[in-house]
Amino acid sequence: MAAEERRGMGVKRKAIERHLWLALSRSTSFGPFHLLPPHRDADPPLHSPLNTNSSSSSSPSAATPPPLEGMASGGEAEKSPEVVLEWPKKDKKRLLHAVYRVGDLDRTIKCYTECFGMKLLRKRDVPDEKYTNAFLGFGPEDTNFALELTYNYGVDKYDIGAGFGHFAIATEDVYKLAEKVKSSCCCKITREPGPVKGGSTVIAFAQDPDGYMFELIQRGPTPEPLCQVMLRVGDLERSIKFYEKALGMKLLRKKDVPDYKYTIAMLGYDDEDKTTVIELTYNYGVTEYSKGNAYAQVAIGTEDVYKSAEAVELVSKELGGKILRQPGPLPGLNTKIASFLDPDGWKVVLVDNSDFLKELQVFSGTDK
Ligand SMILES: C[C@@H](O)C(=O)SC[C@H](NC(=O)CC[C@H](N)C(=O)O)C(=O)NCC(=O)O
Ligand SMILES: [Zn+2]
Repeated sequence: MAAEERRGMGVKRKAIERHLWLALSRSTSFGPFHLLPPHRDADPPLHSPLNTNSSSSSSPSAATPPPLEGMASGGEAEKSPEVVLEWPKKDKKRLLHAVYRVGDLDRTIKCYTECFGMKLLRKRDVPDEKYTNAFLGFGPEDTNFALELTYNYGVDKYDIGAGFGHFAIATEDVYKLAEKVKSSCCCKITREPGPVKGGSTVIAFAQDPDGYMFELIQRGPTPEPLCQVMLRVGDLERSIKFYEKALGMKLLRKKDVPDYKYTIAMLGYDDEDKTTVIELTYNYGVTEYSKGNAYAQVAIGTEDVYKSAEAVELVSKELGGKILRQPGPLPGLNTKIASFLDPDGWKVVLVDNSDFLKELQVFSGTDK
């Protein structure tokens, strides 16, 4: 292909990408788009009354989405709860990424790449909406979990709140990684390497420039070093039941540590040493936590957002939580998503697996 033609193709692709990013960030009729920080979630400054980490339900203003597949829409037989709850057990879900806000994107990118060895996977500026995204992780997004950072122009700090716990990085030598962090990067070691209190696993803690905590965990080789998202919850049994029934997660491990008055549960879609898990922490007697406006949500891939949203809706009636954004295609991109709050108010965005992979093709190789 002649150079002229190649240039033309490049220009065309850039124009398509720009259109898609703008379409996504402009649509105000739906909740957060999982790849783009919901510009409504890419919040104005902390003090702004517009700071809407709202849980108000929002449905697409575009054509009314089809009734949830199998849901009664006048005259159709209601699906039995058994049928609805069969779906999460059959679905092929995957933890895709966690979305959160930072005060200086390049500082965090430098930190995560130099300290932890992450790769910058994608970066994209959306000047019309005054924010920039960057995706980092240890492998490509079609197989590995990613951290989706959001920088809102002019906002240099956020409130992380008390509910967000940590991300975790598995490493074969915590001592060595901690030394590297101390000597060569802008994170700081807040807990020296050593056996975890009440256990034997060697851990350390590092804190990034925005205050996010990274647990460094000693483990053997793993295909997914970015191994945990830890969130604090007010009722561990309720949460375990919710994540099992509504999202088909497996309870991989549960550990009570009475000497330190806490219990943790690891939930996910594969073994702990192979994939990213959600670590839920219950501190005895603590039923609620502030959530701040820094951490936004986790995105989970699914084979069918309609069926998955049905299951979430049903389980939420029993255990709490609520649908924020009914399932349906995003205007302009046709990626099917849904979003909801879990019983503790932690936000989750469900994303159609095949749509997500198509998007990665469109956005792959964007500016880094
Ligand atoms: C299993 C591993 O991934 C952990 O995260 S356990 C680490 C341990 N967790 C807690 O103490 C949870 C309760 C705590 N009050 C909280 O809310 O975070 C931990 O942080 N240990 C500290 C240590 O120095 O060992
Ligand atoms: Zn942990």
